[in-house]
Order: sequence, then structure tokens, then C-alpha cells
Amino acid sequence: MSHQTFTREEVAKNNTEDSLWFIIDSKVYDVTDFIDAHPGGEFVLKQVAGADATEAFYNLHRQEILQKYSSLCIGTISGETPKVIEHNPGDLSVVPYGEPTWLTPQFKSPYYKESHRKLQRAMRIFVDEEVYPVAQECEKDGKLIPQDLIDKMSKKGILHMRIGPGKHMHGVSLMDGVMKGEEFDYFHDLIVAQELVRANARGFQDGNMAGMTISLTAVLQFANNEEWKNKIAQEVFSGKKKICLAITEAFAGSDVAGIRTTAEKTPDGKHYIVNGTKKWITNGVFCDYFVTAVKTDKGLSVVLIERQEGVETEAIKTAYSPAAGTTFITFDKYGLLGLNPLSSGQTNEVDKGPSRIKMLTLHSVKVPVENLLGQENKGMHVILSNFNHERWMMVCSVNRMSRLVTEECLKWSNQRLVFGKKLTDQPTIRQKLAKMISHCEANQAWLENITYQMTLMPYSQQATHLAGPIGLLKMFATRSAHEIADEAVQIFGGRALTRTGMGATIEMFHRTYKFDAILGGAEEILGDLGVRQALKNMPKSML
Ligand code: HEM
Repeated sequence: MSHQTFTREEVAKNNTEDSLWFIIDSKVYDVTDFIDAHPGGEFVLKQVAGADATEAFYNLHRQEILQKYSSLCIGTISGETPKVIEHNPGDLSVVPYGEPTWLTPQFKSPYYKESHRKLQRAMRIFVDEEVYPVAQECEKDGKLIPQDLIDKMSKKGILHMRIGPGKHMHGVSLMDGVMKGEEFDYFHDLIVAQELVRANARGFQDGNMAGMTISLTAVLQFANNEEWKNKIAQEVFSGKKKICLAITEAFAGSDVAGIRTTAEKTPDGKHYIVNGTKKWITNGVFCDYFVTAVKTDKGLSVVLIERQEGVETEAIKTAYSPAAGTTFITFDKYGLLGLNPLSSGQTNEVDKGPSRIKMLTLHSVKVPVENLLGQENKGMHVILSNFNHERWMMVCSVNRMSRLVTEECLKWSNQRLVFGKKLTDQPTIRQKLAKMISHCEANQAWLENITYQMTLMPYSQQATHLAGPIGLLKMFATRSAHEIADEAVQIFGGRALTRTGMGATIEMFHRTYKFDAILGGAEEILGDLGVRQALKNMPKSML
């Protein structure tokens, strides 16, 4: 920005098409060459030529637009200081309730130590500078996450952190030495999950290695060969290979026991031959490894299948961006013929429109028996073992996104003028905001309480005591998301229905919050789980 200063009289003289200036927040903008390109049209700009357009501008745009178009700014009004607060990478929100209580200067929290604060700050800067711009682009174009960003995350230990605390963190330096992997606990885990959500792109959010967070854990906990386990873990943590969880099928969603994909042992007992299909597999379109639930002779088993002959992946069109890489998978020894065989590393693009499906068609899915995870026919234990962490992570994310939406509503209703008044002057709008804030705060407080219990319990005890509360919390968090999405649309009106402009975040949230209400266990199933677990602990005697 130029440091030239002008008087308001000088600006007023530049009020024609040949020289069109105006003032926004004591800064002078020369939009003469921008008139034709302005998405809101030239007419509105001519109406404020030479004048102070601050109120008109903030009634229609967000602050970031001025940062993006900063080259239009030619100086400031002499003797005046801009009032609008600009957001810099790493900054905390100054909007009330824009951050959870522990990040609000006036409040204290018993849960967070210095290492949590340091990690939060480092993650915030990384997300603002590196993840956000990529996420926005991928979300828009339907592109898959670029390898370059995966490499950066790997170097900072973010891929390690996303699996949660554990032995895999030992010896890992996090965020260029901000803390040691050994110190990493579930509150650090919560921070990583909530900061990543701020990239504000729901499809990309899942495309950003969500598959790994729910599948690599099975390899780390249940691999039957230490050397093989370390090889897979090393490949995935370095970002060279991608892994996902393949459980659900057209025939089996929350009712995992209903899966129909079969794994038959070869006569020599050295391999399984896998046949079947898997649906809604997050990241499947670009993965090298699939942690797959299969039916073996006497029950369920879990095997790691490598992308190979007979594995075919096909992107599914969903309500959110193809950046998520949601997949339909076929394990078929006959496969489909005549389609382009592509290796996962060859493309980071999913076409849009009718031809956007990329298939990987190879032949014969032969899985070495060494790839069995846990014991044969005891796969249910493997599958269930990660559900709690997955659901807890989803609560971290959906609640942070709900907060972001609430923050957007607070900002918008405080700047938008309707009938000559701010939206916040209307009691009905304040009621909506009250409801949204309360849902965010209630969920975060419950989440932190459960997280604290997690820090004190080994994983086996978490399954016994926390599966129910986590189920109930996830149900509540997604019911809250439903309420928040609904109220946010009413506050933003027509702008909540367009994918660009002021209401873009609201439109995306309203279109996609249901992913969280379904994935990882549907609301109804989780509510039921929570109550059934509580009933199990009811005293036997009459009360
Ligand atoms: C440097 C100054 C300005 C820039 C860089 C700018 C840029 C933009 C951009 C990028 C949009 C697309 C919507 C969005 O992303 O939010 C937009 C929309 C719009 N702009 Fe501007 N604008 C400027 C000043 C103004 C002023 C002073 C007015 C009115 C007096 C105005 C009126 C509008 C209108 C009516 C729309 C359509 C908004 C809607 O339907 O929601 N713009 N502008």
C-alpha cells in the first residue's frame, strides 16, 4: 500500500469514470481500472465516486476482500487512522465466542498447559499460511490435496499427531521443535483437529488425510509383524503412501456385521482372495493401502489390501467437494476391462461433471495372509477399537466449524444494515445468536470434560467407560450443527444460498454438516449406544 496521504476534498474531485476514487475506513481506493471487473457491477461504484463508501462496503463485503485487492489502495486520509482490525496469520479472533474459552484472554482453564498454547499458535500460523489457501483452491476446483502440502505436514509431525497420542510419537519433533512427541496428549490432539478445521473447506477437510486418521491406528495396534508394521507406518508418516479405512458397503453402514465382502483362503493357505465392494470410503480414490473389513469363514476379519490388480476405485459424487476423494471400491478378481489403469501417484485431479470419475482397474486381489490385522474372525474388535477416537475427533471438528459459523453470523449481523438498523438491533436475531453460542459452548465444555477423562484412562478403559458418553456427545454436537446451520441461513438470507461472497461459509456448512451426523455412526445409533451403555451400569436393585 502506498503511504501517500490525501485530504477528503482531494478524493471528492476524483468522481468520474476516468478517475474514480473512494474512501473505505480512512483508506483511499482508486478503482478506475477495476470498475469493469467488479463482481458487484460498475453502477454501484459510480454511485460512491469521490465519497466515503465505508458503510456501503461493509454492508456487502468481508474485510478479506480489501486485503486481496490491496493494490487498489493508493493511500490514507491525512490525520485519520483506519479502525478496522486486519487479520494476520496466527491471530486469534477478536469476536466474542469466536474462540473457545481457553483462548479468550479474560478466562482461565484447568486443562491447557504451556505446550498446548505453543502448539495451538504454531498450528494456527501453519493453517493460515499453508493449509487455508490450498484448501480453498482444492475445494473450489475439486482437486485432491497436493503432495507438496502432505510433505510439509509430514515434516512438521502433523501426520503423526493426527493419529493421537501413542508410541508412534516417541522421538518425533513437532512443529519444528515446538514440543516433543512424547508430551503429546489428547488436548494436543484436540487442538490439532480444531485448528485444521479453520481451513474452512469441508470436502478438503476430509481429503486432508482423514482416511489415515481412522485406519493407520489399526495397523499400529494390530499388525502381527513388527517389521512389516514399521514399514507401512514409515511410508504413511512420511507422506509417501496413503491409507484409508474400507468398512462400509451398500449393504452395511452402521450395521457393520452385515458386510458381504469375502476373503477366501487359497488352498496353500498363503493368501486370501478378496471379492466385494466398499462404498463411501474417504480418500479411497488416491490411497495405496486399504484397511478392509472382510467376511472370513467364521466371522469378520480385517486385512490390509495394497492397491494392485483387481482393486478398482471410483469417485462418488457427494454433497461436498470431490477434494474429499470419497470412493466406491470394487475388490474383484475379474475387474473391469478396457479402462485406463492409473496408479495413485499419477493424478491429483478428479474431473468434474459427468466424466469426473477416475477408475483404477487392475486384476485379481490376492492378499498375503501376513496382512491380517488382529486375529482371523475377530475383526469386530479391530473395527470397534478406533471408533471412539474417530467419533471424538469428529466432535472436535464439527464443533469448531459450528463456532466458525457462529462467528460469521456475529460479524455479519453486527455489520449488516437492514431497514436502517444493524441486524443485531433486532431481538429475533439476538435470540438466534444466543442459541448458536450456547450450543457451541455446551459442546466444547462437554468435549473438554471427556478429553480430560481420556488423558487419564488407558485405551481399553476408554472403550468401557467413554464409548457411551462420546456417542452421546457426537449425537449432541451434530444436532447442534443442525440448529446452527438452520439459524445461520436465516440470518444470512439469500447470501447463504450462494457459494461465493459473504455467505459462502454458511452455504458450505448447511450443505455439508450432515456428513458428521452420518459418518462414524449415525446420530440415532450413537444416542442409542449411549443410553444402552448407561442402562448396563444401572444398579440391579429397585431404586
Ligand atoms: C476496493 C473496493 C471494492 C472491491 C475490491 C470489491 C470487490 C467485490 C467482490 C470481490 C465482490 C464479490 C462478492 C464477494 O466476494 O463478497 C463484490 C460484490 C459486490 N460489491 Fe464490491 N468491491 C468494492 C467496493 C464496493 C463498493 C464501494 C460497493 C457499493 C457501493 C460495492 C458493491 C458491491 C455489490 C452490490 C456486490 C454484490 C454483493 C452481493 O450481491 O452480495 N463494492 N465486490
